Amino acid sequence: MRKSTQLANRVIKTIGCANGLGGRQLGCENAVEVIKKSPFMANVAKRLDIQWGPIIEEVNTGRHAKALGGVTQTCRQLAHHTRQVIENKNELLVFGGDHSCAIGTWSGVATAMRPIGDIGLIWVDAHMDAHTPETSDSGNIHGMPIAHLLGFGDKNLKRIGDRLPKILPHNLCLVGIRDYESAEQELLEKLGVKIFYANDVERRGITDIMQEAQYIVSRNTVGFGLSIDLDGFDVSYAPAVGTPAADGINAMEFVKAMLMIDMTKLIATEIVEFLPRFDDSNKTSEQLVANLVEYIYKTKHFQLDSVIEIAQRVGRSEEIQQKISQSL
Ligand SMILES: NC(=[NH2+])NCCC[C@H](N)C(=O)O
Repeated sequence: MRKSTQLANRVIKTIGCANGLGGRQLGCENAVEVIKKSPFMANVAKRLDIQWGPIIEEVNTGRHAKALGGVTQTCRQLAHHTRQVIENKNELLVFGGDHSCAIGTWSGVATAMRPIGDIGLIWVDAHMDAHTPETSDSGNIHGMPIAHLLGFGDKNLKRIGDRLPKILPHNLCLVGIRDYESAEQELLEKLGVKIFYANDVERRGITDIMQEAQYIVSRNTVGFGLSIDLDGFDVSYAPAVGTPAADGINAMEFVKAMLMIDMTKLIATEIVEFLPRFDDSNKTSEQLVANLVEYIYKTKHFQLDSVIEIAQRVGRSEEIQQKISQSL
């Protein structure tokens, strides 16, 4: 068999995290079962090789600040599974859950990649999610994953997998930000994290912003992750979220932008904060989840196959394929 055909056939290992106790409103814990049964996802699965793995059930120790213990245990389990998928050199796709699951997802990915190098992360969101338990007014852990991934906040939550920060500030980019508190902004600015606010997106267009973000998260890393909070998008494309914010990213422009950015170093994707009971009668948000998966992975696979094909023509395919499999 030609190696290009082998590479074209990529399995996407999918993990669900049925968590919602870190959110402002309950309901994100139902997202995974809705996505798993979704006819829109079934359609996508005809064109992409999506294989469902475990669904992690959350540990309940209470809501708001009291959720901390439970979220830590849930994230530990999730990190165990995401780490395994990456160590087995598979594509990884995670469906949350509220955004606190990101601590689990990226702790697992970062520790799996640690022997090779640092990972980058593009965080698409209306919010900065950069509180620590000390600075948060709401106590909701879905407002805290970025701080913990950077090595701040609760000592157990920031030390899942290993004791090191999971993402370094210069390898992180936030995109679409428009609703935040000053303590979060101060922390991120002090650390030098690149923030693309919603008005930057408005001014420059999402393609330009995503291209720069991809460059930033790739230049000092072995690859990057994509964490997509549905509330990053305008509510007309993603009504089913628990913490909506006006004037979000145009989702159609975003999926088109996917075609224009270099996805060959994408290590894993996470889609979170889908709250099914708030979806409209057309299931607009559910459709968006399916569209995101399709555009992201078709683009990535197409780009990888193109690289292989060109390399074969110029007689360097062995070397290039080796590089690609190392980076996966
Ligand atoms: N992942 C989210 N939806 N985060 C919203 C956070 C909202 C607010 N900043 C808080 O900390 O409570």
